[in-house]
Amino acid sequence: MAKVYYDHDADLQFLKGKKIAVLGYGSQGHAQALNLKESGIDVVVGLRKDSSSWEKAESAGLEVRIVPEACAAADIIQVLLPDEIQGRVYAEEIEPYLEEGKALMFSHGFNIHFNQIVPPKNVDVFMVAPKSPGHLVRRMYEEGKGVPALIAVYQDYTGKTRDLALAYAKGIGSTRAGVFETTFKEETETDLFGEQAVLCGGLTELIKAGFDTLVDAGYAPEMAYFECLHEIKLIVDLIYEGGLGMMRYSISNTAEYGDYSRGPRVITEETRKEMKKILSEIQNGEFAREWMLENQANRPAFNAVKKRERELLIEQVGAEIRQMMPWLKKNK
Ligand SMILES: NC(=O)C1=CN([C@@H]2O[C@H](COP(=O)(O)OP(=O)(O)OC[C@H]3O[C@@H](n4cnc5c(N)ncnc54)[C@H](OP(=O)(O)O)[C@@H]3O)[C@@H](O)[C@H]2O)C=CC1
Ligand SMILES: CC(=O)[C@](C)(O)C(=O)O
Repeated sequence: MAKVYYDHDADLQFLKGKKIAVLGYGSQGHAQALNLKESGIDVVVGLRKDSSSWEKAESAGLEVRIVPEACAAADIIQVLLPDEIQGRVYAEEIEPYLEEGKALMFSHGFNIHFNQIVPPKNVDVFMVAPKSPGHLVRRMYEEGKGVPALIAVYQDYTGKTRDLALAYAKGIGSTRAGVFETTFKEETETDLFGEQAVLCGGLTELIKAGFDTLVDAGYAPEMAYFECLHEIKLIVDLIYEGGLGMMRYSISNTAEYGDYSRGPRVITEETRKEMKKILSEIQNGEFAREWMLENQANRPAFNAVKKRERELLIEQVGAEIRQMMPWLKKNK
């Protein structure tokens, strides 16, 4: 088992006297900037002048400047912009201010691993990647907890890069939960695989297939929603807390037999072959090339993904149920 780093392994002193520019105030940017500020770190948020987030960040008590000014003022530059534009913004607005001894950091390795950003040799380059959506990074910090994160060192010019990474992870609350060390390659390839084949892509298709099967067979959409979407969280929470064993201990014997006897008929050898293909397209750069070209062409495929009729039904039923049962709504 890889070493796990906790609060006692990290020292915020490595960030004292340093200014951190958090570029972007979106899912990760808002969470990391606010958590760092509340950890006593000197933060400046870097945005574009017409950003819809500018006022929100300022009213949260954060210093906000345009990206070039934030980078010029900072010792550490955390790039929390959309992956697909980081390369362009880096060349135009970050690199000119990346002086010797500064640090460049990320929360996903895509742009370094796929050579969209090639930093100068005389700076530190590292990653602190929360394994969680940004809004949970903030919510857990406010609750005195944290979300696990990965750290990776790509370039250690000052000899202190790992100390900086651990201090940053502590500043956003992740060393409360646990921090693993990895590499830019491993984080990038596993994160892309997870979000494509399991978490977002795979899970969404599983939900839609189950929902369609029940609704096409004449069952009420509400029944399909509860069985194929709502209960996923409850089952995953059990697995999250105590592994597959705890989930199987908690469900009925009938459900457990159904799991063993019918589950493998849903995720077939074909599915596993497709997962391997998805991974190889990540490893050989095919996905990265496709995603960057998609953006250069102004996203024709991305924008053409129309919500299928049935997806709209899933969203509509979900909204009605959350309306009827406010306790289902996420805490703000
Ligand atoms: N979402 C998540 O939970 C996770 C994300 N990550 C990584 O974190 C990074 C940020 O992702 P995420 O937080 O989701 O991004 P979001 O899309 O949520 O936020 C992007 C931010 O960048 C700003 N922005 C967009 N274009 C520009 C520009 N040209 N110049 C300056 N600012 C700009 C946006 O503001 P505006 O448009 O108003 O200008 C917004 O504040 C990515 O590398 C991602 O892979 C890692 C782990 C989880
Ligand atoms: C939350 C997370 O890490 C994801 C799904 O990979 C992402 O949003 O990039």
